[in-house]
Amino acid sequence: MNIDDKVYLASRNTVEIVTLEDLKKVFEEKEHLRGYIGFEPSGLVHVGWLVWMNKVRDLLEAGVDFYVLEATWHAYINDKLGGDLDLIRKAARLVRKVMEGFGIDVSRIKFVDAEELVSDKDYWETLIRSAKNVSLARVKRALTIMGRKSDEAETDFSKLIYPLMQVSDIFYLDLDIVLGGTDQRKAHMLARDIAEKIGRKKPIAIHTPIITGLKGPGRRMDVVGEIDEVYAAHKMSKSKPETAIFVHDSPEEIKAKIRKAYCPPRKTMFNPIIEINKYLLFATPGFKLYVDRPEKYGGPLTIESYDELEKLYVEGKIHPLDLKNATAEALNKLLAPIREKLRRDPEAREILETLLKTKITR
Ligand SMILES: Nc1ncnc2c1ncn2[C@@H]1O[C@H](COP(=O)(O)OP(=O)(O)OP(=O)(O)O)[C@@H](O)[C@H]1O
Ligand SMILES: N[C@@H](Cc1ccc(O)cc1)C(=O)O
Repeated sequence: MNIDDKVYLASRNTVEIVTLEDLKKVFEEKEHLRGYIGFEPSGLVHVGWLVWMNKVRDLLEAGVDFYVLEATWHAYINDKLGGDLDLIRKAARLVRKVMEGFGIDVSRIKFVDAEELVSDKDYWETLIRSAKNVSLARVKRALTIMGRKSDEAETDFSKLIYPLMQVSDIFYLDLDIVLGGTDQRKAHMLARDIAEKIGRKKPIAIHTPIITGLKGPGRRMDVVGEIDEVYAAHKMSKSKPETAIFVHDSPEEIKAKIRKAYCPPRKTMFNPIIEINKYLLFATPGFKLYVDRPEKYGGPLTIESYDELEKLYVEGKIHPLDLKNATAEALNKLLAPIREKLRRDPEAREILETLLKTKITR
């Protein structure tokens, strides 16, 4: 595959690449790049995660050696699943199954867990050297990467270690490319700055879009701050189940959730239904949205591209209810293979049942 094709795959459907020039350069210089994403295995998987999973697929296709970090200790620090590490490990297995069901060749991914990393003394050397080169204020500001506000570390010091662990994960795995949703930006910028100071590889950051929670931004629209902070505040999130469509939800549940969702007429910003179309459905090559509406409301319609959908919606030519019905139908088709995998795979079924019985804490 030529360099332009690799760069195209790595950068399509992203919000930003820091920096695109660096990305081109490393693809030119190296045959095999090392990339990763980390996640806190803390429960169920929602459709927002499929956005980064699509990018993992792209990066594998572009020949990147890809690591997925199951951030078990990070989930423990972040009070996930009541701090039960056994359950946290189980939750990590579920993500692997979902990736498989989503058609990603998991045999080409190296799965590593945080317990493996922290058992090496070199990891701690990296963490302490990183800590030597950052201020407390900067670490506190980075707590948005774990869905927290700066003051939430006041009564639990471990939370201040987390951002530096994420930076150390990056150096320890010797990565060229770090992937995450836009809410992970502060960790990646921290890693880039510290890398220069301690002579480590400066990672290229790829940020994928964030899908807003089903309730919309609500009063959290008031959040002022940098764009990653705004996204972090109102994203679809598994620790707020009422904001999320889970990949295991039944077609009926999905229909009902979408029907109730925030979807203001003519508005596309922070509109989760529009975003599901933009970042997931139309991100699938060849996708077309079929709107099956009665003649008296304009008759059936096939929308060929996201731009076309946006134009029609902003002009008020598609009613939110018609958009919702069409989106539910299309999303159900996209999720069908994952649902099937979770139903047929005995291990996946067992984990899902356990997690569904567990209170998702944070
Ligand atoms: N709503 C979303 N849309 C797109 N990507 C998302 C969304 N939520 C999380 N991600 C991405 O998924 C990865 C894992 O994020 P994270 O574990 O914080 O998810 P979460 O569902 O918000 O979980 P939690 O509620 O436990 O914080 C990150 O790279 C993050 O940017
Ligand atoms: N901070 C990430 C999880 C993560 C943890 C460690 C990492 O190295 C990378 C990502 C999240 O909230 O989803």
